[in-house]
Formats: sequence, C-alpha cells, structure tokens
Amino acid sequence: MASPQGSRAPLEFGGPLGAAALMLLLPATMFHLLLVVRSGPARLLGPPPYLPGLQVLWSPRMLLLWLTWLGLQAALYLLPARKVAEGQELKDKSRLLYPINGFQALMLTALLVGLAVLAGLPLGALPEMLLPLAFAATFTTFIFSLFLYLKALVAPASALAPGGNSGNPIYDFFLGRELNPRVWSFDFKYFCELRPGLIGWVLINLAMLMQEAELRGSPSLAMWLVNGFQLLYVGDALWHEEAVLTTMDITHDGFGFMLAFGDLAWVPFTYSLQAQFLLHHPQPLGLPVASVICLINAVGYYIFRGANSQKNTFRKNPSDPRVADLETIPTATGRQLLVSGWWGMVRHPNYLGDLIMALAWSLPCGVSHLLPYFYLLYFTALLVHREARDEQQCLQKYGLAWHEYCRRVPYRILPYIY
Ligand SMILES: NC(=O)C1=CN([C@@H]2O[C@H](COP(=O)(O)OP(=O)(O)OC[C@H]3O[C@@H](n4cnc5c(N)ncnc54)[C@H](OP(=O)(O)O)[C@@H]3O)[C@@H](O)[C@H]2O)C=CC1
Ligand SMILES: CC(C)=CCC[C@@H](C)[C@H]1CC=C2C3=C(CC[C@@]21C)[C@@]1(C)CC[C@H](O)C(C)(C)[C@@H]1CC3
Repeated sequence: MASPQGSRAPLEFGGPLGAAALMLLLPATMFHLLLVVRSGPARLLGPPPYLPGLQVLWSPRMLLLWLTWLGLQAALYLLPARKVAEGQELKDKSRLLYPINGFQALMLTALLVGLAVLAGLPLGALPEMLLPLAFAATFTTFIFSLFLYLKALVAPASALAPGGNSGNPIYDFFLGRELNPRVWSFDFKYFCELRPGLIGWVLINLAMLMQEAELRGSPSLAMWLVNGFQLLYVGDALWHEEAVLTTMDITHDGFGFMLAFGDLAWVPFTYSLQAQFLLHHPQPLGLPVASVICLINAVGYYIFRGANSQKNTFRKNPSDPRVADLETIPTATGRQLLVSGWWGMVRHPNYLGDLIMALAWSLPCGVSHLLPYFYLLYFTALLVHREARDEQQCLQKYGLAWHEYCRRVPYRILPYIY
C-alpha cells in the first residue's frame, strides 16, 4: 500500500501496538467512568461496582434511539446553510466546501427537544439509559470505522491523509486513512466533529439537570454552573464553526476509529461526567465560591476565544485592522507566524484557556472526589501530546522560521513553566 507522500510518515501513538491498546483502553475507560460515577464511593481509580453483562449493555431500542439521533443531526446538517465556507487548500490544490449551519442545528435541536418534552418525552430517564446508549455508540463506531477503512481502499492517493497509511491495517484503521471522506457533499469528519457528539453532550447534561430537579425539587447551583459553562463551550464551537476547518483534525488527521470514537462516543459520554457526578453525588456550593468559579471560567474563555479568533482572523486576512499591527515572522512558505498578541505569550495560548475552563468545570463538584477531575487530567495529557504533534508538523512546514518562533516565544502552554 503506497504512502500518499511517497515516503512513509513516522508512526504516532506507539504504532500498531499503541493503536490496538488504545482501541481497547478508550472504550474500557469510558465504561469504567459511566459505572463508577453512579456508585457510592465514585472512585476514579477503584474497581467498577459491577461488570455489566451483555443483557445490560445491548439494547436494540437504544441502538434505534442512537441511530435516530444521528439521523436527526444528519438531516439538520443537510438543511440550507447561512453560508458555505471553503476549506484549506488540499494536495491537488482544490478546496472543499462546507455548510455553516451548526449553530442553527443546535437551535433547532433545542426547539425539537423542548417540544418533545412538552409533549411528554421523559428526558429525565436518559441518565438510566447511558450505559446501553454508550454501547450502541461504540458498536456503531467500530462498524463505521470499518466502512471508512474500506472506503479508503478505493480513494485516490491524493485523498489520503499524511498519517494513517502505513500499510498496517490496525494502525491505519485506528488513525484513519482518508483525509476528508465524503459521500457526495456529505463530509463525515466535519459532521461528526461538531454535531452529534457535541450537541449530544449538552443534551445529556440537560437530562441530568432535569432528573436532579425531579429528585430534589430543583437543580443545584453546581449543576447550573456545569450546564451553563459547557453549553457556552458547545455554543461557541458551533457559532465559530468555520474555525474548525483549520484545526489539525480537519487539515491533517485521517478519519478513522480514533476521531470517530472520540467525536461520537467519548465526547458525549465522558465530557458529561461532571453533570453525571452531580446527579449521583450532590455538592453544596455557596454564592461566593460559585462567583470565583465563574470568574475562572470567564478568564479561561477570554483567553481561549481571544487566541483562537486572533489566529483565525490573521489566517483569513493578515491585513485585517484587528491583527494588522501584530508583529510577525515571515516563513519560506509565504505564510507568517504571529509573534505578539496572544501568540507571543505562549505557543499555544488557546490550549491554556481551554485548560483553565476545564478546571472551572470540575470545581463545582467540590474537592472530595478525584473523579470529576478526570476531564482536566485527560485533557492535560491530550493537549500536551497534541502540542508535541503540532510542533512537529510546524517544524516540517516552517523549518528555520519555526525555530526562530520557539526562540522568541520559549514557553509552550503555561508561561514560565511549560
Ligand atoms: N475540548 C477538546 O476536547 C479539545 C479542544 N481542542 C481545542 O481546539 C482548538 C484548536 O486546536 P488545534 O487544532 O490543536 O490547534 P491550533 O488551533 O492551536 O492550531 C495550530 C496551528 O496554528 C498555526 N499556528 C501556530 N502558531 C502560530 C502562530 N504563532 N501564528 C499563526 N499561526 C500559528 C499552525 O498552523 P498554520 O500555520 O498551518 O495555520 C498550527 O499548526 C484549541 O483551542 C484547543 O484547545 C483541541 C483538542 C481537543
Ligand atoms: C481520547 C480520544 C478518543 C481522542 C480523540 C480526541 C477527540 C475527542 C478530540 C480531538 C479534537 C477535538 C476537538 C473538539 C472536541 C474533542 C475532539 C474531537 C472540539 C470540537 C471541541 C470544541 C472546541 O471549540 C473545538 C471546535 C475547537 C474543538 C476542536 C477539536
């Protein structure tokens, strides 16, 4: 099997062995979290309270519910969009077109769910369905990834991703072979990255809030904060949907098990862990502490949004008045690197903001348990690894100019520390 670049890209994630281990470890971790969060001790590092049998996990009704959810989101994706955006230039110099209607999909989903709840849909029953739903999502992800792998066998070499084409089927299945798998204009990776998983995440959060209101008379302040912060994050992602077109996932990584499972199963079922935790382990939270937590989230969001918007504005149009005064380093590719503003503070200011927000999402759960801090721990590891991958790619793209950038901005994520 030929590599699309002629020479083979270096293997990532520990090669085929690492990929095989992650394919087992990631779903196992997700089920572990779903099981321990509802147990009395809720110990992240303790054993799960029980091992569910197939009769608990497998439910054709939940599979149908999951497929209906995917179908609904796909239908919303196909609705007329307010804008059609061009993606980054591809190897064959072409650019793909992407509909920008993610925020509209969020609003329409909210409307439909609202109407369904008024008509008697028991959304508060969702917490009890999470295990079989997560199993249905994992099962469909394996099938879907197999479809993506086979589809890539008939794709032209120019459509393949730089990684994910090693010739080892396990590694390639995990990493993903095709860069932008599509059927007609339906882009699977773009659709999965922002729709069913992200919107599913806030829907699960909402179900936890409603169930808490049913059990305890009203939702707790901690639950409101977690729901509010994460809704802001998801709403922001869909409002700035076009920005996802410049992320590493869209421009560099193939679409295989890693992203499909991450987008469709991992995000909704593990990112909602704090809300799940609060439903089963209510935490008192006073107004003064809540205000400090809100402030931490606001600072994180300010840095995250400021940094991402600054780079996106600059990449779209370097002479835009909002970024025209910033200092830059020229590179041999003709593109420039920002070296002042947010991107002069550390080399990944957007990661810093994201991590500060992750802290704010866990704090409403108190400090009695490690479990609600899982997201912060996992996310730190993910971003440190992602940062190293991005540095490698930037070094390849920009060579000496990247060295100069690293010299002028020596810290990666946290000023004076890392
Ligand atoms: N919640 C979650 O689970 C996750 C969230 N995220 C978030 O997604 C967002 C996007 O992250 P990600 O895709 O990793 O990467 P970035 O948005 O940080 O993009 C990295 C790219 O930016 C460009 N760049 C780097 N430095 C500069 C500079 N000084 N000036 C101009 N351009 C520069 C380079 O690409 P080029 O030069 O080609 O433009 C580089 O490859 C982040 O906010 C991150 O926190 C990411 C992963 C998971
Ligand atoms: C452990 C595991 C299964 C790894 C897969 C990683 C994925 C979960 C993440 C890779 C990059 C992501 C991004 C977002 C969600 C998580 C994944 C898919 C993102 C959509 C979250 C919202 C942000 O605003 C974002 C749009 C910048 C972001 C893009 C990257």
